[in-house]
Amino acid sequence: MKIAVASDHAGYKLKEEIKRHLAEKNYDVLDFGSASAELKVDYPDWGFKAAGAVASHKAERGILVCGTGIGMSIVANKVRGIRAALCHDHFTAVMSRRHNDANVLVLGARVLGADVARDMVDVWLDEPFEGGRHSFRLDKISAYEEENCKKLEASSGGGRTVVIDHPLVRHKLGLLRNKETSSKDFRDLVQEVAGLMVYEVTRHLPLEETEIETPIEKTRVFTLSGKKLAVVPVLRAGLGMVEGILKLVPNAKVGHIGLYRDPKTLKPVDYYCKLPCDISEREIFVVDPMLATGGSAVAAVGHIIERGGKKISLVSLIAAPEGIATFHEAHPDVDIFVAAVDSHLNEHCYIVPGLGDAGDRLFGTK
Ligand SMILES: O=P(O)(O)OC[C@H]1O[C@H](OP(=O)(O)OP(=O)(O)O)[C@H](O)[C@@H]1O
Ligand SMILES: O=c1cc[nH]c(=O)[nH]1
Repeated sequence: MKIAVASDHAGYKLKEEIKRHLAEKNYDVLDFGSASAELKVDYPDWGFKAAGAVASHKAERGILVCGTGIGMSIVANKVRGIRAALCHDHFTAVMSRRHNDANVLVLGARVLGADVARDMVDVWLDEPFEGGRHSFRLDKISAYEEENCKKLEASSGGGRTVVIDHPLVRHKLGLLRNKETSSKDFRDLVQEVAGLMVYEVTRHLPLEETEIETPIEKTRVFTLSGKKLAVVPVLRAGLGMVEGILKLVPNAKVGHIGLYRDPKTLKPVDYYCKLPCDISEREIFVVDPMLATGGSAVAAVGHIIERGGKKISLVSLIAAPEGIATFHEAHPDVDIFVAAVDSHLNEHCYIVPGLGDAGDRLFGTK
């Protein structure tokens, strides 16, 4: 049987003791850390890894240790499919298997002596689940968990407005708003803010685990799982954001959509559209610094959907509440990422306080 173990600094010594004990009994142990009693660490960082290994069936059981066991049990029970039992003695360890089919045992290193802990581990690994009426109860827990996970998945299916208000973003946005900022500095700042926003916009990208060798030893590392991306600037001003984004996701393909806002009607006028031919297979970031009435962004995303685009997000620097509402109404499944939501639009439909005309400021055309 494969057993995943993890601890924080407070549980480190007891975890090592348990590892020795398990090795003597020929169990296969996967140690997710931590690696020292001296270096203070955060228990969730280690607990989630070991609990995740059990949930994904890389290990059949898990044993987690922290000072009281409370933190680790809270962590483990957040992981879908985990039934973690914080046990104090022989009796609770036995019952956690018989009645609860616990797949993770949690121990408090400051609560238990090593002898008691070893005995608890032994009985917990040997004791079978009784089944019967206890199965029905566990089924109710699983049903609740599945239903809530589905609701969560459905509610994160798009249509959010995410404001990225990191202090660095806010600082640079302040410089961008200043009318004294030169075109050159404006261009640099737009790239920098766009780059900082990528961190949040790509937070959900899937990773895969591979084995590599450091100069010291073999270890497992994460790499992006090869998801195809496309960045689509809305010309002209969206161009200003592209290089900042490509610095972080250099393999993304770039499409272009040409639109300008007619100064009289304020409606978007199309003049160009060229997208990667496999756009339907790519995750697409439409970039345009300003979301004012929303007309341009609604049209741009509409063109991409017409050409087969499916997973789309809009990335803007500044949005007006009017533009956000219009956009969500037209494209209810598409997320908007912005650095700031401003007060309102003025009589010319410019964002207040905004930063003026982004295209003109980027390219010095006024
Ligand atoms: O939400 P909306 O009311 O449609 O306004 C936003 C649009 O206005 C700006 O472009 P503009 O039309 O000035 O063209 P440009 O980028 O070529 O300067 C901006 O870059 C958006 O594309
Ligand atoms: O405030 C605004 C509105 C539309 N386009 C801009 O560049 N700025």
